[in-house]
Amino acid sequence: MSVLSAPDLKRVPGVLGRIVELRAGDYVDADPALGEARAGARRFEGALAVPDLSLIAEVKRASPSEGAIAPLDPADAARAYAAGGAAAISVLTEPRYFDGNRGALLEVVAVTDLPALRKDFVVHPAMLREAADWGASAALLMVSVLHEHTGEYLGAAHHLGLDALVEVHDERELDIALEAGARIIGVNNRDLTTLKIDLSVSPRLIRRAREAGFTGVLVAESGYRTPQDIAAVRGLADAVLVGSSLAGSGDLSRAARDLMTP
Ligand SMILES: O=C(O)c1ccccc1NCC(=O)[C@H](O)[C@H](O)COP(=O)(O)O
Repeated sequence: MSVLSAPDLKRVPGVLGRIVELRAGDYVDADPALGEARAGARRFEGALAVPDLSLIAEVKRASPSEGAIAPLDPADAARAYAAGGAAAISVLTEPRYFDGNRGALLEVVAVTDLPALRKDFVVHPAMLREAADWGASAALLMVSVLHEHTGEYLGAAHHLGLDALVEVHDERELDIALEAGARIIGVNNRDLTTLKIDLSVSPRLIRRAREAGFTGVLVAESGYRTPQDIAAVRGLADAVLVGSSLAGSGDLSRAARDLMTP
């Protein structure tokens, strides 16, 4: 594959803009080469493409919205989420705002067979190479960060054998994800420039994606705290991605099970 273009991070406003600027600094000297193509097992996609609504449970110790959430041990959290019925585990690896790191992802991959998503702010191809090297099944790609380069980064993820959760928050971003050929689209209810949550965003954009003929996997993300919240996307989404409410619950296994029980 040819060298990927760098996204223009000056276009990213608010909190998200600050996060990605710092993340780009972390990788300024990193090698952009992806290396040889790797076989894709499509384990993350396969775990979500099932008739029931699946749970992607997130190992999230802190966030810009909430500050410190809980001092989770990643391995214990992953085991608890698996026992609670999660189909996949999302692991934050961003260090400054989310208290994540490489070790968290490695621990999760070591203790569970569930596919793991590297949840970070991908701004450099080396971050995808790392995700594959560390055993992730998938990586997050944010249209709000990558804009028109989303398709290139999606191709890079697939080249490395990774699935990609292509995240959108509005109609314009959804159109970019569809045009890029995303197989898994996540609709984030959280506006990452203001941190405001609006649970009507996922149902609206998921309906729009289906109306546009999208046949892949659709994930509703962020702000889910109760089974009533989840009810709004049953029959629409293939999966929900939940972090803060589970991570801060004190009993991750039970919280996961209770949240997903209609
Ligand atoms: O969670 C935040 O405050 C946040 C701020 C800025 C950029 C990203 C952020 N979160 C990333 C996520 O997408 C969530 O971790 C994920 O969807 C789970 O959300 P929640 O269940 O509300 O913790």
